[in-house]
This record gives sequence, C-alpha cells and structure tokens, in this order.
Amino acid sequence: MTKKALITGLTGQDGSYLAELLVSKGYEVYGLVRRSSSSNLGRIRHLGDKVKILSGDLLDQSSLMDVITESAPDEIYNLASQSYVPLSWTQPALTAEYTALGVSRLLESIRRCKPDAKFYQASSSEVFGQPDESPQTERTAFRPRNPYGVAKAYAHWMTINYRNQYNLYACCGITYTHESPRRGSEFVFRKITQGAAKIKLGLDKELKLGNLDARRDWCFAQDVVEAMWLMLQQEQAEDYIIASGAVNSVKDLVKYAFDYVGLNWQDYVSVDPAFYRPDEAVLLAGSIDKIHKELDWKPRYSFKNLVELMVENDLKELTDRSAS
Ligand SMILES: C[C@H]1O[C@H](OP(=O)(O)OP(=O)(O)OC[C@H]2O[C@@H](n3cnc4c(=O)[nH]c(N)nc43)[C@H](O)[C@@H]2O)[C@@H](O)[C@@H](O)C1=O
Repeated sequence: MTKKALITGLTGQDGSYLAELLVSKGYEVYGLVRRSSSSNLGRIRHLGDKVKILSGDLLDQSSLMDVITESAPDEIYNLASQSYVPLSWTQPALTAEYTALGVSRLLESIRRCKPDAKFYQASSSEVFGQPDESPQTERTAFRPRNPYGVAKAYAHWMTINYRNQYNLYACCGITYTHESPRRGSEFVFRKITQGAAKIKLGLDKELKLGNLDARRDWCFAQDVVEAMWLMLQQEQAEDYIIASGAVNSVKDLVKYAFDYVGLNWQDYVSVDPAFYRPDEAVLLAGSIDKIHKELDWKPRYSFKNLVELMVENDLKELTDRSAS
C-alpha cells in the first residue's frame, strides 16, 4: 500500500529535499503551507502535482487537526520553524509561538486525530548552547543561549513527553547546521559562497561578516533528510544527533570558498561587529556514533565537497541571472 507523509515547512530547504526523497520512494506527499499573498513555492515548483498542498498554520490548532484528518498520514515530519537565530532575539515571542508552541499544537493534533502516525521533530544543536562537552551526544545537557534554542528545547522535551505519556511514535533528530544551494543567504554558509561568487564575477567588491572564529559542524541538507526518513522506518522511536562529525571555522569556510574562485580572501573580507551575536555558542560539534551504529547513516558530502558544490551553483545562478 502507498505510504502517506505530511511535511510541515514544505517550502523550506529541508522540506523541499525531503519531499523529493519521499516522492522518489513512491510516497503520497502532503505539505502544510501557510497562506501568503505572494507565492513561496519556488523550491518545490519542479515537483508539480506530485506534492499536495494543504493550507494550515502551526499557530492554529484546528487547521492542524483538519490537515491531519484529511491527509491521514503514516508519517509526519515537522520541519517548520522560525529558524534564524538573530531574529529570535528581536521576535522572541513569535519564535516561541512557531518553534515551541507550534509543536505542542501539532503533537496534540496527532494524539487526537492520528495517534498511529510516526512523528519526526526537527530538533537543533542550538539546544546545547554552551555545552559541557564536545562533541555533543544524545546525552549532553541542554544549555540554550538564545530564544531559538530555548524554543527548540521545549519542543524537544514535549516530543519525548508525548512519546512517554501517550505511547506515540515520536522522535527528535538533533540536526547541526546544514546547507545547500536552496539555503537562504542570511545564513553564513550561503552568504559566503554567494559573496565569493559575486566578487569573482565583478558583481560585488567586499564581504562583511561577524565572528570568523565561530566553529560549526556543517552537513549537506540532502544527507540530513535521508537520516530523518530512516528514523521513521524503525520499530521503536529513538532520538539521534544528525551531524557531519567534522568541525570547521567560519574562517575555514571563507578560505575554501575564495580559494575555489582563485581569490585571496583577505583582500575582500572584513569583520563587521553588526554580525556578531550576543552570548553565542562558539563551538558546536556533533557525535554521529549512535546514528552511524544503529541506522548505518553517515553523510556522503564532506565540508570541502559542499563548499565546492555551493560556489559552483552560485557562480552558475548569478551568471544565468545576469544573462537573462
Ligand atoms: C543548527 C542551527 O543552524 C543554523 O543556525 P546558525 O548556526 O546560527 O547558522 P548561521 O549560518 O546563521 O551562523 C553560523 C555561524 O556563523 C557565524 N557568523 C559569522 N559571520 C556571520 C554572518 O555574517 N552571518 C551569519 N548568519 N552568521 C555569521 C554565526 O555567529 C554562527 O556562529 C540554523 O539552521 C538554525 O535554524 C539551526 O537550528
């Protein structure tokens, strides 16, 4: 029988890659999309009618119950969130509404309307904040340092509590920063690959960044959605860290990207305190021992592969755009 899946956050980076993966596996795919006066379907347009769009909002419980009843999914992936960390400081309540309480509403809707559906919650390494140990494991204590991390920690523990209290198949994937050509340019990886490509093509002269010493564990988003799917194919719900297991600094990223286009980064990059963050976690690194051992998952793309893939993509996109 054809499996059915419901994805929230369908129009985002991860939602669009997950939809592609599930369509390729023969799933009937539904996506929860918020009404908006301008179209935000760019990342899923190529999927055409292979994905059915249902209107709803994580802020509105009854819309979630309607969507779950109508689609009757076997699997539900919650990828919707206010996901930009700096914005969580200027809009902390809205961040909590979507990223924390939205998950409560979703879990409650599943419990009432489709308790046998398997549920994946997109948890984040930001729950660790300033962690006690490195690399972090599934047992590392949560010490979030910004409203986004706090909201994700709430959602994480609600998911586990619904699993324990109501016996739902509900699990959390603690993902570290993950990137792709579909990433928004406010995030540092895309900002740098796009910046290097623009400078190379003569479309820009400089690139202003924040903390070059911040270190992150970066993965390719396509690898990450594969892990999400695997987590829902098991007998029992378990939480896993989804990461690359390798750490690089923002400076490493800048060097690789500018090297790739044959430029010296020091001639173009400057530090602007406007992009520094209050109390930020300077080192987040995930241990992938558990997911590798139990689900046989590991990322296919290395940091270097990912930089090259994204710079290539940005060079092509910008060249096509200026030709049209
Ligand atoms: C796991 C987690 O991953 C993502 O959150 P993020 O790590 O905050 O991503 P980012 O690309 O904004 O920052 C990465 C690092 O880069 C530093 N950095 C330096 N200079 C600039 C700069 O100019 N811009 C930005 N954005 N960052 C900069 C910045 O201070 C930070 O240390 C989201 O998907 C989030 O939803 C999520 O869950």
